[in-house]
Amino acid sequence: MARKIGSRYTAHQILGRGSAGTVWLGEGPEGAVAIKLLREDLAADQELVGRFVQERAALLGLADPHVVGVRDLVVDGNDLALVMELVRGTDLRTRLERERRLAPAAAVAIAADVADGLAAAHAARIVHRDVKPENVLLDMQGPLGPGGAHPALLTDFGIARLVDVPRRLPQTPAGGSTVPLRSTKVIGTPDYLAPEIIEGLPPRASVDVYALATVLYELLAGFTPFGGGHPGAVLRRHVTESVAPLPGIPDELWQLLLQCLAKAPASRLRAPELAARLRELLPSLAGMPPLDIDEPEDEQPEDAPESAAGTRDEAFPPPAASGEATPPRGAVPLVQGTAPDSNRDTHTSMRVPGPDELAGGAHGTARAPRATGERRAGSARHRASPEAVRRRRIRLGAAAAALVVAAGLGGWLASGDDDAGDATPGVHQSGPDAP
Ligand SMILES: Nc1ncnc2c1ncn2[C@@H]1O[C@H](COP(=O)(O)OP(=O)(O)OP(=O)(O)O)[C@@H](O)[C@H]1O
Repeated sequence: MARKIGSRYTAHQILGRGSAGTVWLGEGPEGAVAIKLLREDLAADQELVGRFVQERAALLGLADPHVVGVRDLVVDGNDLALVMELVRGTDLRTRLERERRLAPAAAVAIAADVADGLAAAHAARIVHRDVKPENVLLDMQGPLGPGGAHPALLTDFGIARLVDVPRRLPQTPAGGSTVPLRSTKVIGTPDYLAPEIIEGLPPRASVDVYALATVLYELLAGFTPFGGGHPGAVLRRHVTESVAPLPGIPDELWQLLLQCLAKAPASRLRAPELAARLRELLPSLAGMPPLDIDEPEDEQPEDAPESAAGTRDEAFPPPAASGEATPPRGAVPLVQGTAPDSNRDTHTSMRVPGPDELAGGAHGTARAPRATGERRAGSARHRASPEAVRRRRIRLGAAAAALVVAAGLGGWLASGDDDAGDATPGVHQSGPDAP
């Protein structure tokens, strides 16, 4: 059933649902578009509407072949909508679920495209903050690239920021210089969160590079480097553990991944350099099959961190809702009449764990993947079936997933306050306010 969105657009059918709203296939004066209609409760939030309007110029101005362009922002009665370029194809999560692991050339080509998109955003002083396979769309109408990869476009710019509740934190002690800020809530999707966000620092461009490197690892391995188990355990691993090597991965690619997954933001490459280095690797990866590795063992519930009192700590609440009933994530189909992806709740809020909580886990290497058939001696853990892994991913990705977008928002006052360690000085999440 068609419905009008503002005076210029008509929404025809649902393409899918995310945590912030529903995406519709629609039409406007310039042809077919995708319209993201934000949830009613968000649309009723006057502050959020204000931020929408404020961010308008930044969102509309971000033009790059690897960024899903925002064409318009509509504020009309109860409707709050982002009108976007329509990408005819699928999202990267759907492709990954179908193939489990991508050939290195395809994975690297997709990551290079996303790095290009990030480079454009960072140049415009916008940090994405929620880079993950769900937010990468594959344009099936674009030319086939290396490894059979269609062009990749990064979407959902600004959504995390808009839906978030930025707070201007007290800036300076009496007569002193700016205090380093710690946020009190963590936002994002646990598997892709950079350690500095978990530690409460404002998100800089380098968090996107870390998230993209996590996505690339996942495309190659079929699982993320620090995922698995309770969301709190995932957060802790980001901060305390090193990445387990992937058997069979070409060394240069591994070194690149390691550099971008560095705990120290300053050690990571910037997005333009990452894009260039990935593209340089492409010829050497041509024809290489997907890596032949097993999933790591599933995590046990005891991975959930415990407080000093020995009870599950409130910093790590259980996922808001079970993902078991969540249907598979939808594609962005060329086809019509798609059912909504899910009725996922919006971002789950977690408070930033304290240093003791983060240090609670053993320092070590994340669950080591093994070459196929290789047994792990003495392991008491059972191996997860692919189905269990899939369900675990959905649980984490969907329910606990978008851990919140509540704070980190020291970034709003980041102007002139970039930490020296930032890979892209001057970049912060508040596009339009940026100096
Ligand atoms: N510009 C677009 N063109 C075509 N399909 C799109 C476009 N943007 C989003 N979609 C599709 O709409 C569905 C919902 O997208 P949405 O961005 O709302 O959620 P998400 O990114 O999957 O999840 P979340 O917002 O919770 O992170 C997805 O299947 C996505 O592939």
